[in-house]
Amino acid sequence: MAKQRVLVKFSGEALAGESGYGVDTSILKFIAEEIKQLIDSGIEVGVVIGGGNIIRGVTAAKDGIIKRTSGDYMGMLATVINAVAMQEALEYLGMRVRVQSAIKMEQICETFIVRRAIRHLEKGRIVIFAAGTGNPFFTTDTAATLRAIEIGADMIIKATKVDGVYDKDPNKYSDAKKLPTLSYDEALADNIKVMDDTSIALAKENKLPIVVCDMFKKGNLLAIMQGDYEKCSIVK
Ligand SMILES: Nc1ncnc2c1ncn2[C@@H]1O[C@H](COP(=O)(O)OP(=O)(O)OP(=O)(O)O)[C@@H](O)[C@H]1O
Ligand SMILES: O=c1ccn([C@@H]2O[C@H](COP(=O)(O)O)[C@@H](O)[C@H]2O)c(=O)[nH]1
Repeated sequence: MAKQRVLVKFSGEALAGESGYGVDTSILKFIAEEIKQLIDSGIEVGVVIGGGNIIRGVTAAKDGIIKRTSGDYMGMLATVINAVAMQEALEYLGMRVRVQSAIKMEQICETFIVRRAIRHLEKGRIVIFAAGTGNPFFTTDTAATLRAIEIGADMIIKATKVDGVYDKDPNKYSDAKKLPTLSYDEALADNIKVMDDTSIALAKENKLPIVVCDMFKKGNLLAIMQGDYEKCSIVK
């Protein structure tokens, strides 16, 4: 039987923990333990981490001093910082890891080569895809969807600060209702901003299921891979 392969996208913003900035090692360790459950079950795991705990292009460019493109490259570099930190936490727990960056930085990590990434996955190594797509004006959600499709993942899991997709932003509206299952077209509606439209359109075109779940719920990732979608939302 073919092994399951998944791409998990973790919130960068949530890595900061209570300090609101940088990387909280206890959060890194928690995530590494969740990934270990997948690896120990024989699942092949690709990872993308956002950069929101450090900088986003839109924020960097908000007063016009820093150009948006430069801000976006700063954001992509932030994801490399997070990837290197996560690599350490995974190795600390005994897993084998490779970081592949969409922007060449050969002293720090490998450059993204899809065939090489697949080979790492087949050997049981976790591959962390860093530096987004390598292009400004995109997000790590789009990068994660792109990489998921390229490596032939069975699904993409967006592990974030909310436990699913709601009919409106649950962080803004206390009466928001959770939607356990929705179509790609429903996920593209204006009120649903849990993932950007580019990533959803890409997933739709390639029939890649998207699962949105709470990254801090212990055992969530493995449960999802075992077919339990109780505590999340699925877009398909
Ligand atoms: N309809 C919705 N359902 C669920 N969450 C929504 C919805 N609309 C907006 N959101 C917001 O989407 C957020 C998750 O997406 P976002 O890309 O901001 O997070 P992230 O994964 O932390 O990103 P990054 O990796 O860039 O830090 C939630 O925290 C929530 O406030
Ligand atoms: O393909 C990409 C991916 C990301 N960026 C920039 O990086 C930051 C951080 O990513 P988040 O998805 O917001 O966590 C993003 O805001 C962009 O500025 C990019 O330019 N291209």
